[in-house]
Amino acid sequence: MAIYFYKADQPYGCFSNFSPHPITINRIPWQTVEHYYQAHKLLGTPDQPLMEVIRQAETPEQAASIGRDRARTIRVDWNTAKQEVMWTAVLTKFLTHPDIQRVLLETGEESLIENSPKDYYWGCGKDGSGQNQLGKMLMRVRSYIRQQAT
Ligand SMILES: Nc1c(N[C@@H]2O[C@H](COP(=O)(O)O)[C@@H](O)[C@H]2O)[nH]c(=O)[nH]c1=O
Repeated sequence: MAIYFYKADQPYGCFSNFSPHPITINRIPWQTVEHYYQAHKLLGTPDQPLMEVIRQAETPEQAASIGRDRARTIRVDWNTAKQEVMWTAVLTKFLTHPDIQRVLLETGEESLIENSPKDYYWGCGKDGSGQNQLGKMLMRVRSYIRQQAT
């Protein structure tokens, strides 16, 4: 049975990028994957100083709202860079927190699906036709961690 997740306070909420699991990358701490992901839209742009504002946003919702603000010009390579940014953040999250790493490994070979009604790239979208890139990435993280352990 496929496992659906979306909001951090719902079942399998630890798979959400909004879940309260801090990560440290290049010695810089981030409160959630979402803070890291949204801030990296601005890397190398004139708005780069706003990365720190996003990093310090009180909630992932606030971080996302700054990162999604269309008044900002995000980096031109974002469409290709976002996969690597997300991979670094999500892998670090599950290597850092053994409790949720266990939850991920215990999903076995089940499909993981981000049940976002709005997001047809990271999620499956309202009608299920989306790409589910976050679910696929979590399955790759699951395989990667298993391989590392052997
Ligand atoms: N979990 C979750 C969301 N989903 C997350 O939104 C991010 C995509 O953002 P963007 O590239 O700006 O469209 C990505 O991390 C995806 O997993 N969105 C929400 O508004 N609330 C939520 O609880």
